[in-house]
Amino acid sequence: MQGAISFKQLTSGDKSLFYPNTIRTPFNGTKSSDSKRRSLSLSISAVSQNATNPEAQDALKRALAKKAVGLVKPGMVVGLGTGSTASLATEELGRLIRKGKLKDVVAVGANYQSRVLARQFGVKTVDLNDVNNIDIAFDGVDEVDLNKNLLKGGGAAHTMQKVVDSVAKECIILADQSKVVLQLGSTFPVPVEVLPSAISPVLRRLVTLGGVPEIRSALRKDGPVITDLGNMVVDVSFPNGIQNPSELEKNINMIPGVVENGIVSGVATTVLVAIQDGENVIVMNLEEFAEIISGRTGASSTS
Ligand SMILES: O=C(CO)[C@H](O)[C@H](O)COP(=O)(O)O
Repeated sequence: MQGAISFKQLTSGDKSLFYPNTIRTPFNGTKSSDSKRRSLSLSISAVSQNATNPEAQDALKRALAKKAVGLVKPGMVVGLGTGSTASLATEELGRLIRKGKLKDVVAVGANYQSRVLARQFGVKTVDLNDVNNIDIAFDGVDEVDLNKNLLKGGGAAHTMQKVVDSVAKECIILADQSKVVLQLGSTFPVPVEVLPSAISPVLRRLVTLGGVPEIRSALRKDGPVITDLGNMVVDVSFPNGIQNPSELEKNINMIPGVVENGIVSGVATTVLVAIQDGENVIVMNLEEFAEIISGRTGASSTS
């Protein structure tokens, strides 16, 4: 089959990674772009070996942060997500503001930690309820599929992240290559924020949706994780896979007592994917990444 790829599932610790393993046929296109793409495809295969290396992953996240913050213009209201990748974007935003390159920029932090970080890096924060709109939002992701469906909530912050991301005119999702999956739920369960007083009936209803729910436990506290909003988090795995993310997102949110779940469909306007090409880090749009791994023509990097 022309352009066929094979995907190999790696397991590292508790996290399985899908990555394009081999591209069996050459890309179409001009000779020079052909060889460029072929060498890139080889390195995509190679970077998978580095995907679990924290230093390599950090370099990918920094490149994403830089690329994303390059889209901010003076006077904008910026939404800030949570997690290590979004934090690097906040750091980069602060750097440009302090250098005087981005005047009159204010930020809406999706949660407590993103507001603390913003202040730490010299980014002025405002309350979501005090702005009419958000121009651009940056957020990380635990998984993203090739249709820009997201899985979030690894940091139990997905409820307000979803609010901020969906208010923003441009929602830019920052994904290092390890985050791209063929099907949501491949490497992470679906986090569901639940009112503590409704936990038992919600657990029963999640089972009827085909899920295997587990209350998330705190690491350095006895008992469950309690979110910024005072709720519990249930991590739900779906052994039969998630065929229709947007339908599952709606069905979970229909359960009384559920505050919000970590599937986010139809919100991301742009997904930036970072890969390592030998010594270089390359950032490209998800569409370009998808073209490369499907062996179609027209893929090129954006940096
Ligand atoms: O959804 C989130 C937190 O609830 C994060 O965006 C997600 O967990 C990704 O985090 P990181 O950038 O550290 O990999």
